[in-house]
Amino acid sequence: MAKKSKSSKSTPPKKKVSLNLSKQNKIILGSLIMLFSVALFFAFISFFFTWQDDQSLLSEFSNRNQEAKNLLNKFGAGISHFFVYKGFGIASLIFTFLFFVSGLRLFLSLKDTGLLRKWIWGLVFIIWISLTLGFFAEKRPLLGGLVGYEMNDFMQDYVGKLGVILLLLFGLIVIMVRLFKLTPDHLTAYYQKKKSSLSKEFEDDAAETYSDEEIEALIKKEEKQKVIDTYTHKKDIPAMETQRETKAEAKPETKTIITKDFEVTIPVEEEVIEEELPMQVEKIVEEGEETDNLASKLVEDYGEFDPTLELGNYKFPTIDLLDQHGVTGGITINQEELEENKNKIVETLKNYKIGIAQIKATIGPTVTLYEIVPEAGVRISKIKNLEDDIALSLAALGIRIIAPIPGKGTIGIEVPNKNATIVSMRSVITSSKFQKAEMQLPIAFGKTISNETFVVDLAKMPHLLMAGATGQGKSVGLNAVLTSLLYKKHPAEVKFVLIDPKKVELTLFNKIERHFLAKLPNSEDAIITDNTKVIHTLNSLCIEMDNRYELLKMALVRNIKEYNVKFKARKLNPNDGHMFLPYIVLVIDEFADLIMTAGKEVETPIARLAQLARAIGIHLIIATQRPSVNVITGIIKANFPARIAFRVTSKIDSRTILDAQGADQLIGRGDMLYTQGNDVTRIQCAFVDTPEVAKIVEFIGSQRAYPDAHLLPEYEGDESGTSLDNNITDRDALFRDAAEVIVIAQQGSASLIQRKLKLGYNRAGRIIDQLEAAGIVGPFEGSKARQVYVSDMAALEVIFNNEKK
Ligand SMILES: Nc1ncnc2c1ncn2[C@@H]1O[C@H](COP(=O)(O)OP(=O)(O)OP(=O)(O)O)[C@@H](O)[C@H]1O
Repeated sequence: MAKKSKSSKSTPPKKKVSLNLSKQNKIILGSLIMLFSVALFFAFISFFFTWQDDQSLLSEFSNRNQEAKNLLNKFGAGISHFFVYKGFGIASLIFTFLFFVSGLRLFLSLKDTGLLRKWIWGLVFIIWISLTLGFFAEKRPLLGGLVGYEMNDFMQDYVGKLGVILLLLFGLIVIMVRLFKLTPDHLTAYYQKKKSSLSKEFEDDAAETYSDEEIEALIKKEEKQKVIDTYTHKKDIPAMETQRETKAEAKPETKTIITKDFEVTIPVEEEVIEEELPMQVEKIVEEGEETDNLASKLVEDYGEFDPTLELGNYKFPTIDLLDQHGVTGGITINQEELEENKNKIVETLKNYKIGIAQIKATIGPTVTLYEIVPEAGVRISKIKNLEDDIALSLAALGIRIIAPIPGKGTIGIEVPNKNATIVSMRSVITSSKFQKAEMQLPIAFGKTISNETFVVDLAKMPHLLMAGATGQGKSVGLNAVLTSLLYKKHPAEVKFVLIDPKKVELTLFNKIERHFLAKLPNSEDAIITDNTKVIHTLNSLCIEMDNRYELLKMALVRNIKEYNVKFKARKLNPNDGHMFLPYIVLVIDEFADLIMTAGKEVETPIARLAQLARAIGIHLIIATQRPSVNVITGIIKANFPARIAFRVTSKIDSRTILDAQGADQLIGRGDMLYTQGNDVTRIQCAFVDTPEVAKIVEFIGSQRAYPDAHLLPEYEGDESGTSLDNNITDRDALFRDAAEVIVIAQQGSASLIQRKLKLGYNRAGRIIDQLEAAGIVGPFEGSKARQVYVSDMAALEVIFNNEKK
């Protein structure tokens, strides 16, 4: 038995045919089918007595004056005539059973009752009975029905009477073996059991000839037999099965006794019961897998949780809101220009004694890539060293030399086209690559040099750094990102936190505040423009991140995707604080501005978010005009592997943002380089104009919205603006000594501590901050020394003693 359960576990669960009915509908349909089966039953029974009287009425079904004798009147007569007379005869009664069982299954929402098997065997049985009765009771057509009669007739024409008898016998064997599991093994086992119980009776009679141990063993055996008997009588199946299992393990030789067929045949010996030792068997309490059962039941009753249901009628923005920007037929190839550029490249390289074996051009929207295979023997390092000279000789702005193209072994020279083609947002949104993208946060940036739509998943980046000199296409790039997400995501799935210190770039998105934006509670505008609010929002996002991690921990999942899948499957209880988690995309325009004014206060939470937020669905997009090292600090850079560079003004800037040069060679107007690790891809950013964005947000904004923007957790900021923390455990080891030095000298200066305690400036500065937090010295007062609030050592002692408590 144990074996059986094991094997059933290993097979994958069968796919159920589900009608997807709600519980109420199942009850209604189930009861209808059950009642129908009852009606059929009575109609069939009464048909056997009234069929002759009612037969003439069958042709006058619509005549209301005629009345049938069947219990269910004309309906009963008609349907019985169909099933019994024209169908399978008396065997049709099995249909009533099958209908009833089907109805009951629906009514009770039972699963895995083997209904299909019942129907198949039911039909086999019906046909067999109908055939048998048709053969043996030829004179009584009602018993076998027309089907039985006709099929017999047909079969006899081919195999004769004996043949039909043999076929019926074969049918009987099939039914016995497959349906009732009656095999010769079972018959032999049954025979042996009978024999052993008979011989046992004989042995009982001759008990005096046994030794003491044998008698004891026999008594034990009898007791066990009694237990089985008792259980068989009580019909306590689960307990019996457990007992059977232990018995089987302890005494394998008695295994045959406990096979299924013998459960009911074990004889009850009255005289043994008198000596029976009463044994109480604890009822086995089955432990239910509550969450799973409950979840599947919930899903069965209500379907999977649908986060979009609250705005069920939300319409995604339509394609016609986007403009073609004059481009309809893709890129036009200018043969002359191609030829001219090719000649120039060949000439230039020849000047440096570099022969070309092969040259190939790939025309992109803004630049054409000439791929060169140098002649054998030319060292690539030579070409690499000549990069600047070649660019100069070609005398065109925006030339980039890639030597070699990673993974190809060729050298690439990108030359700008004379007439750049605008890549419209419309063309990338309608591309099948974007439309079919199965990504969590798909973004269509534009087109690559080979004119392929470039689509990436923001969730995989997981954060993006964008830089570029003013007027090179950063704002358009940000709009392309936001537009991509608006075209792909429902308001329930993604929320934006928009930070716009310039106050003009992102204001348009105010219109979709209640659909797509997230904000701090009690704040008026969802788009954040002032620095204090930025700091509060970033810290609030850190709290949101911690909260989300807590939820993930409770749900035993590793990331937001798994969490939401589990939540949709109703395996997480909203009463425990679980909820569907939308992705949060934080967009910061003009990051340089922010870091210059707020420094560490924004850098710390941003670094924290960037390091930890990927798993919980918070993604950062930071744009800056000034990609200098004091803006894009090491810590920020380390956490933003995905970077975009629009045209920058210097090679240093290019290195700061990409760790490679090239961004200074771009031609502007959305020409950009994208890197996510090693490879650098040149892309023409899709162009989406402000009026288009206005139309999209208008389209979304005019639809029914949530009552408010998505609210972020409250952040109780430190109003003084400093982050002084009077945490005793975090204090410097020399804190006390420093306090004494300061109190004795009555002079609050870091340099005094430095001198007296022989410390470095940084450590002394930290101690001074800690003394301020402890209320021993006053705040920083520029060139003057800080005020000392503690007058003497006794007062200082009191402070320390109080702190200890
Ligand atoms: N992908 C593009 N395709 C075609 N033209 C573009 C593209 N991106 C930008 N431009 C052109 O460049 C102009 C400036 O772009 P954008 O406003 O995005 O620059 P920016 O980098 O945000 O500048 P700033 O930093 O001053 O805000 C646009 O008005 C547009 O004419």
